[in-house]
Amino acid sequence: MNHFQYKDGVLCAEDVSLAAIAKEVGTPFYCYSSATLERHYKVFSQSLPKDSLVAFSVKANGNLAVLKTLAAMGAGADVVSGGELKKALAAGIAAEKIVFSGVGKTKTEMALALKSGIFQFNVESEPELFALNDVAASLGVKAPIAFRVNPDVDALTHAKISTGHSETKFGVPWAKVEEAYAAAAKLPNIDVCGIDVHIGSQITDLAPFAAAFDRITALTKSLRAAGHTISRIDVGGGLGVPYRNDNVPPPDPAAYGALAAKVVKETGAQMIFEPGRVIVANAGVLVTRVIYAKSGEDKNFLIVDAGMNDLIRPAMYDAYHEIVAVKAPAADAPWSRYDVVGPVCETSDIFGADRALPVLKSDDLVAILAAGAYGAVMASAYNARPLAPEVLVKGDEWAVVRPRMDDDALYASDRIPAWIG
Ligand SMILES: Cc1ncc(COP(=O)(O)O)c(C=O)c1O
Ligand SMILES: N[C@@H](CCCC[NH3+])C(=O)O
Repeated sequence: MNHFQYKDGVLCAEDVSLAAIAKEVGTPFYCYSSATLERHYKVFSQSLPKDSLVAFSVKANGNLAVLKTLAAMGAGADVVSGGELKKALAAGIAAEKIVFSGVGKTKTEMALALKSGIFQFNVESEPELFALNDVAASLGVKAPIAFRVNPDVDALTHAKISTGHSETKFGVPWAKVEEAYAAAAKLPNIDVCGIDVHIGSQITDLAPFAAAFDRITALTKSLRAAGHTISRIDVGGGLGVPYRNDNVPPPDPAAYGALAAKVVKETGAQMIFEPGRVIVANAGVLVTRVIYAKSGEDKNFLIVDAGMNDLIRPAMYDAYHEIVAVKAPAADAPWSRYDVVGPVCETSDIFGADRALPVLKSDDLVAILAAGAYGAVMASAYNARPLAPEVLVKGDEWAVVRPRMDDDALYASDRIPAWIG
């Protein structure tokens, strides 16, 4: 069920017109649907083995209202910085449902996480392991850990979001895993609990997951035989979503769940999942207004008021997002083909090339779909453009859940030293 539908000729989020929101908050803005968030969380978590921990990957969407919505459904959190940890806690996610991932945790971040009493650190290298042992010793506690291992599996996704093959910076290299566990077993302030793996993002073919899960199952058995306690298996996130309206079915959560069930059957371990995109991508849109419709020599351009600073996925990963008019076109409306571009001074500031859209003019609204994951969180203030606001809808109610950044905030924190003159 898609909660972004045309009603009375206008695109709505649940029961709220995106045009009505635009009128009040201005453009561009992100809009999320609570019903979609809840539905995706439910479908995903219900397909998993019982007693699994679903740790929503905060990097995909860190808005507190989104986190709180998921927390109310029982979600934990996967965090990659002290900032994300604070956000997860502030949204009411219990520390015992939080896992801390990332290749470069600082000692300050480790101390914060240890004091909070998080569930698990996913450790990515031996130097990190020793640093964590030191911090835990200084606090008189034991740090529960899993090693993130690099299974050298090709995730069959975009190279920039592939993390589980041997050339990437992520995880302990497969050949060094046993050495790492042996080192951990000797440390007094480290409590080895499990294994972690994450092979990449926007994975639409289940075969790479199957390959990685098989490798992890075999590794669990051999580590246990060597005397290590492996009671938890964290398989990260990565499940892809449909970005194109082309009727290609998305990966089936039930089939993914069946792969996980096989791991549990063979190991008896508790499983941890770190989904991001699959929960939030299709729960959000970016609404923007046409500034100018410009005819080039060979092309028509729609220059909109959102830019690559607001949604960087197309520029960064050549990502495809559907773009639709907020006002439903009349049956006899003329159509045209447009490059939909932002105002930022970069050639890559383009949301879609050669898109069929009803003929549009200045002030018309368009929505860029499936923008709920890695959208607002990756926004920047490039070109001195204030961050766009975020809005959450629930039924016929809506609220601004992050206000538009004030123009003055763009330079308020700059300092001009006296010696400049
Ligand atoms: C360690 C880790 N866990 C979870 C995720 C979430 O991934 P996704 O949004 O593809 O589910 C990521 C991002 O790729 C990640 O790096
Ligand atoms: N930011 C990426 C996903 C990266 C996931 C983080 N490991 C995207 O927008 O597709």
